Amino acid sequence: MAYQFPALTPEQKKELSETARRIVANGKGILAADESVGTMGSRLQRIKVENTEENRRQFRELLFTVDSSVNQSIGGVILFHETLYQKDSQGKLFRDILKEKGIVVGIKLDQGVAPLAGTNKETSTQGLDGLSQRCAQYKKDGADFGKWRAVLRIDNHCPSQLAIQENANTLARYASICQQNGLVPIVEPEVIPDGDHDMEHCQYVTEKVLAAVYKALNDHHVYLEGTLLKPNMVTAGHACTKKYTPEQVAMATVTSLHRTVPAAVPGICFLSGGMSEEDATLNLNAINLCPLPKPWKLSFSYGRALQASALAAWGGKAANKKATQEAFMKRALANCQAAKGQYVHTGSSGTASTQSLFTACYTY
Ligand SMILES: O=P(O)(O)OC[C@@]1(O)O[C@H](CO)[C@@H](O)[C@@H]1O
Repeated sequence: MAYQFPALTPEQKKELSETARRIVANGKGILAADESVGTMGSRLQRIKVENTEENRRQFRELLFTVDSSVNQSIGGVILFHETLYQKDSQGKLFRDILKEKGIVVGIKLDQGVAPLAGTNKETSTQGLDGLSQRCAQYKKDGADFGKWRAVLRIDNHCPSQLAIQENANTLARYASICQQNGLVPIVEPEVIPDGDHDMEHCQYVTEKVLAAVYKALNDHHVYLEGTLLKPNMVTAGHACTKKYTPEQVAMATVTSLHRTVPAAVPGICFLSGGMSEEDATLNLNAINLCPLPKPWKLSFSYGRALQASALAAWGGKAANKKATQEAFMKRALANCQAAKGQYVHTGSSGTASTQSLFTACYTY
């Protein structure tokens, strides 16, 4: 049995669990700034800015050079390969700027999705080939955690047993390789919100998916204390006509997690999945106020829901630096409060923060 062949040394385990706990300490969460070149292109298109390397760099410079007090709300930032090696206008590497603020640097490790033949447009995530070497290099280059996104959808015959098993196993294999290289794996099995299914249907599917993921992580000898989970919240499909309150979303979400995620996992950092900034914050707050046992930190790893207002304020103009950074700080602080169940909605949100950020078939 594997008992005789421990996967990690006590020192490796210590480092992994300390890093994972640091990222989600005291209401901190993650800024997911790991949009691939293509995904960033759609973001920039919305504000009519050309998708050039320089424009991507400029926007990210604004995010990473905000006041150091951001480290009270943001414990980790996920970068895309290109961004890990980019510098600010003074020639300083972004990753050094983040580390000096005490923020843990993460890296997107998956390489997008490929179709699973014979299914109803389901996918498997690519990137296991050469992953160990890439992890070793990224660790040398300053990353301490990784991210891998699996996509599952709700539809006729979806998710299929094949898609659930394939994605759970791939996530577990990725997580094992990360830990061998000193990176905390963020395990992201996203049930995307496309469809008109109700919240109860999403809860049923989310529980099946998470149960399969934790079985696979155990099969692959993954050290749970040195991982973080990045799931979807349990919500109705985007086209569902029935509306649910944040308290209902919170109860369904925490119930699913309670049934499937071991207490050894230090933190659960939700993705925002196309919710508006404000909805993502209100739901997270309700989750933290939900009267069920919550043995893990319940925090955020938002992409769109942390950057939409900042992108709108920036509009590609250097002169908007102050407004951009203020917009980002505001969302970071709001989500940190929500991660402690202390967010109070003031009613003064700008348009960008209440707009839905949903993108159909957001497979990458
Ligand atoms: O749903 P959100 O919070 O906008 O983004 C979640 C996320 O996993 O999906 C994106 C695409 O892979 C990533 O940039 C990001 O980390």
